[in-house]
Amino acid sequence: MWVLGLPDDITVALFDLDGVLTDTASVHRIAWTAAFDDFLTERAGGDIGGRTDELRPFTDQDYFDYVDGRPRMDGVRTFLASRGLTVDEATASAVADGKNTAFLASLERDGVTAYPGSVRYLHAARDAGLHIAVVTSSRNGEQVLEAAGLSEFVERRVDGNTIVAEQLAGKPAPDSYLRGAELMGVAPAAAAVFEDAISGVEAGVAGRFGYVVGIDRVGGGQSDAMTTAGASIVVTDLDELLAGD
Ligand SMILES: O=P(O)(O)OC[C@H]1O[C@@H](O)[C@H](O)[C@@H](O)[C@@H]1O
Repeated sequence: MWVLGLPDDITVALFDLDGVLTDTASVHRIAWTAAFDDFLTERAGGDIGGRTDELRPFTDQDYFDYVDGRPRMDGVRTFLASRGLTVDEATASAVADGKNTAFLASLERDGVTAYPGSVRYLHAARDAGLHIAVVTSSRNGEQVLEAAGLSEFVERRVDGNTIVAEQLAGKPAPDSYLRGAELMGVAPAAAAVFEDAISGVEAGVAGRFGYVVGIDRVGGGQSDAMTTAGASIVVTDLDELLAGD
């Protein structure tokens, strides 16, 4: 028997936040694009026309491949390493700070919207007795949950601050999800992971979670990439999981 599109031995749902419950994945992507493009342009001496290949502008694909789902500083390091660029710690931190300033300005200006299908799924999950936690790499997780009006659903939260404080390895390592399962008092096999980032699907698979739901919000090759990464199922909205109930 399956409940809410999940095998019925699943008792805990571990949701990623940005792009799974709230429409903030694109807000992160746009803030990262501004911060990295500022860095790349400065590194090119302000000469946009004549810049060398490793200083070409940051693309959406760069975001999906090297930044999406990872803790802030891991995103900086992984992207710069992909271009073969080395920087000192102060420069890396300045890029990360620039991104966070742009992200917070956008939150302040536009607010946060929860996906209606995700809100329906949270209600259905709670009604069905499933226990709910959020596992996000973002240090702004609490603020985003509050702004979206979703805090009431969340029994435990592992976020970017937890990752720093407890020195957990970030996604694609499974550690943040394993910590979430531990806080909820279950083995990974009894928990489902819900992710929109390839790094997050990889984390769910690496942690041997009972079910890994990929949510493809971007199209293109994302769904295939999630399947290749080992997602149990890929949907475009959590609503689809309610269809059979
Ligand atoms: O910079 P923050 O808010 O701590 O977020 C870290 C990361 O959090 C993840 O949830 C996002 O997918 C990433 O894009 C983001 O970079």
